[in-house]
Amino acid sequence: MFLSRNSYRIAVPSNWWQYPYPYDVVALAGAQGQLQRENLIDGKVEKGNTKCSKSLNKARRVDGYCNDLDNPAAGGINYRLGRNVPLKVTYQDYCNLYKPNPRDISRKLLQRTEFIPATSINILVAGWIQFMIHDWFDSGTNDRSRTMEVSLEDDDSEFNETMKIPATRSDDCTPLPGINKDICKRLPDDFSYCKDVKDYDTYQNTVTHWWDASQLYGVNKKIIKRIRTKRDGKLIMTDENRLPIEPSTGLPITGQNINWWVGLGVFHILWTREHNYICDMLKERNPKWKDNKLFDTARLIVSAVIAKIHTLEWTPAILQNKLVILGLVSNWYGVTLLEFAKNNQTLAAQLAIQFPQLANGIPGTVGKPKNIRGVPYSITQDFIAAYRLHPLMPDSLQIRNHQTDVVENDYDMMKAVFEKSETVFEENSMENLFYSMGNDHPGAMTLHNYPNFLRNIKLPASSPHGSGHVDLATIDILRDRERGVPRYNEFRRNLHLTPITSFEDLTTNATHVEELRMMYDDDVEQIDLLVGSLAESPLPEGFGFSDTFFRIFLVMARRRLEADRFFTDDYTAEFYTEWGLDYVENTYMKDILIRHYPSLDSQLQPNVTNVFIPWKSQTTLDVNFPYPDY
Ligand code: HEM
Repeated sequence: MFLSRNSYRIAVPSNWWQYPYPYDVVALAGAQGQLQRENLIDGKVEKGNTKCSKSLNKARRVDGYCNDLDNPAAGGINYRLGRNVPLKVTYQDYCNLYKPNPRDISRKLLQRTEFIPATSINILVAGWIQFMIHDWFDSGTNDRSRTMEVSLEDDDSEFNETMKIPATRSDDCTPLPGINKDICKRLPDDFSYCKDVKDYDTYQNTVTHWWDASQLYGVNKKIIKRIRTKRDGKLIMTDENRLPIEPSTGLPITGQNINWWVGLGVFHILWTREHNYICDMLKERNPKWKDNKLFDTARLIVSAVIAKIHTLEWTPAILQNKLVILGLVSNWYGVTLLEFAKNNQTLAAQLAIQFPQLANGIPGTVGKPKNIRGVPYSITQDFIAAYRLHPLMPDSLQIRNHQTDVVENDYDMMKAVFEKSETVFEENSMENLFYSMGNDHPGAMTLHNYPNFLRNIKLPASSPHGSGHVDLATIDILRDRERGVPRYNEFRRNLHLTPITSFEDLTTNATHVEELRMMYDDDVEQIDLLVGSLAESPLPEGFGFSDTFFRIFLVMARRRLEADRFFTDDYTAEFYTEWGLDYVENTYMKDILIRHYPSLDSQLQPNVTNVFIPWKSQTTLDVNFPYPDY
């Protein structure tokens, strides 16, 4: 049934979650190891000639350069996205770009007919993850000179005859300094053996790849200049402690304001306030520090505490699985073999003998030596695909008074996005917004639950994605195909997962089986990655998204920490100050909420430990938090 001592590196079982303890532990650790060895795939960019040194680069640069001192461009803006699957399977399959028709998929498989809630989490989960992805990646302004055209059925009254979708901007290699464009565009070395490749394309990330809070601070000097007060390191806020609004767009002035809505906005406001609080604390302790030093140090501290909250709070909320949570703790602090062995000394000794790779447990990343695993750091195209979590969005928002629980306002989401969000901020207190989104559920990641407002949305003229009327579900499907992300079964094979051989292997829902079979012409190989992931059932215990998507999280969550010198080699008091390190260690999301909105104290009653789990549902105190009761 199980791995032999020597097969640990060779045959990792795909479904760790179906194994009894302690085999699940070994299988999960083995899966992570295999992904780390085989699935960090470089987009192959030349190094460039920016000069960096540790003494000159004591802070995060606005363009993300000089984090990796040996490879200055890595992870910086416009650095090419890598992959988690071999390059030979990442070509765009032109002939099948529209097969099956993505709008058909949107209408027949994704359309929400009735809201299906994810009851173990709250709406803050949706706002937070969008806040995170705006830090990690952005494929940039679409190229309106090249369009993809999706044909429409006659009875599709929401759109005209065809739906035109601008292509993703192509990889033009700008402006990686010192790089000859011809070199940059060349095909990767191992491309020659991709026999049946029709084309190959690469894409850039137009924001920094690092976990550096660039969504708050921006990625160029122009933005950073607009958001800073230039006094004591602080960021500009209005007298009401909100963000200033850009009159021409009606959108807030912050590092990144695309696809704005109130759930995203509350985090921008909260963290801008927290940045300013950190500046005050640093100034109190270092009265002689000037504006830049205060700003740079506050940014380091903000980035680190956000990374910690994401690792130890957001992810454990959406993946409420004790073993996975222990793994997340291991990503930050490390976990000993004895902890994996549930404090059973005999079992720990046996595991150490049988699986020597686990003998020292799993070391943490933060404050430990940097490790890029031989591959220059970048976010990957597959990572973007795995974060297409739009079904989390509700179609409406009810705002209740945080003290009386009485409904004060009810918004159709269409009336609470882009520039209209500001009206919601004006009509409701931050306390009421946090309280309402802290208790209400987002949508579940499943078929037939894609928010209708996003399936029929008018993007504003300011949108880099192209103004106009679009169906985001159609776009989600088409983008993965356009960018050469393999379809579901091929994706699984390349992540060492058992491929499915029938629709019944994918889901236990008989109606879904029939719908999928019809849509994909009885061919499981055609199933799109997003559709397969939304259909997957049953899921591992506590999972808020598919086990297939989880594989990308498994490899990339640790990667974002261990490849960054500011979380590893330079996570020291010299860079952060002693106060800064203590602050990161001891601050959780709840502390920050109560600091800025003290009247939430009674709603965040003592039992609430994880702010991303519905507050009222936390009726008993989790005394072990942030460790799982494993
Ligand atoms: C009001 C809420 C939201 C709106 C209006 C919105 C809108 C959009 C639009 C217009 C795009 C670009 C489509 C294109 O490729 O042309 C996009 C991309 C994307 N969205 Fe959302 N979105 C929202 C919420 C979310 C949330 C909650 C998530 C969860 C993680 C999310 C994840 C993504 C991802 C991963 C992409 C791909 C980005 C890229 O290609 O670089 N979005 N969204």
